[in-house]
Amino acid sequence: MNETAVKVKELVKRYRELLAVDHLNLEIKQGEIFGLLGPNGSGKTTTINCILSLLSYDNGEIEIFEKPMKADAYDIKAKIGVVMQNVAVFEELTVQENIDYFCGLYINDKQLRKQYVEEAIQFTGLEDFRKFYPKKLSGGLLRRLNIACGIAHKPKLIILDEPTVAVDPQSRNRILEGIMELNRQGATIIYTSHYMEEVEQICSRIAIIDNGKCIAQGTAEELKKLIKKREIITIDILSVTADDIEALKALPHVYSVTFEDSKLTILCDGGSHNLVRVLDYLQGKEYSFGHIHSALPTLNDVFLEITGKELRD
Ligand SMILES: Nc1ncnc2c1ncn2[C@@H]1O[C@H](COP(=O)(O)OP(=O)(O)OP(=O)(O)O)[C@@H](O)[C@H]1O
Repeated sequence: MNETAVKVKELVKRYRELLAVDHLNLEIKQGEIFGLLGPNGSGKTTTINCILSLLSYDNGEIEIFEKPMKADAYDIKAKIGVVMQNVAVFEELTVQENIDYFCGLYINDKQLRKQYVEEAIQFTGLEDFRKFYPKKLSGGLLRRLNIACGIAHKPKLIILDEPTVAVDPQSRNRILEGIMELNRQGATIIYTSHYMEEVEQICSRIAIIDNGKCIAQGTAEELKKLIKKREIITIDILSVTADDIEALKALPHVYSVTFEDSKLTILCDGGSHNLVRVLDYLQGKEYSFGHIHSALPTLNDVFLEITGKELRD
């Protein structure tokens, strides 16, 4: 079993009367890409700030690399790279100087620092922009600079808080691929996002956060097994009768049938060949239909079934 990179036990954080983090427990193993997935305001950034000891908290314990994390635990902090939601770079320094500054907070050796800065520039694809000042960079390039500043000192644990918000698709893909590469090179990653597709694409395990609580934790596959919905069949069809709906509901594994705006939606709780049985029924009735779609549940379905709300805004 891998060593634990981060352990959060019964974390509670209040902002006056607002309970932002509510008895949160997390255990992140070394080598994981761990996703904190939750809607805006669910408590992800607050949790990250508590993990980093940037914020005091009301209850709980936090360990990083199996040692208690405190505000003055500089030996632990040197092993962490942070990429915060808001880009935090110096306007009066160039791309290269910014990366050098942040790397220099941890790496004293001049030669090694030079090498690390160059590697960070190449890793984030900023070679052509090294002499640029931040205000000349596009949003996506600024994000990449923010990441370069956070990772140049080769931390063992990298925490990224919504690094892809408001970036173009090209930069987004580059950022996601970069995160996976950092993980292949040995870093443990904590990644917060409200984009379920991203989290599902890159994370080995995911904690779903809502109202400061962890409502479910596991691999995407494990999370999807927590809910009843296993297959969603949708069929474009002009009309069906109430009897058809009852007959479809009686098919094995079907637990919900709805018809709205010429779309028949059938939810199944497992089994196989559900689509074939549905189509057999409709063909037997000589209905003609258009587009047919069978989909597996998404993390939004998991969120919806557990909380009764949409994860998407
Ligand atoms: N400094 C603060 N003072 C008071 N309330 C705060 C403060 N920071 C955050 N909050 C509140 O705490 C709750 C959790 O916020 P937090 O920023 O941790 O959520 P989040 O999941 O990271 O959301 P987002 O993706 O929007 O950053 C929200 O209700 C937010 O309004």
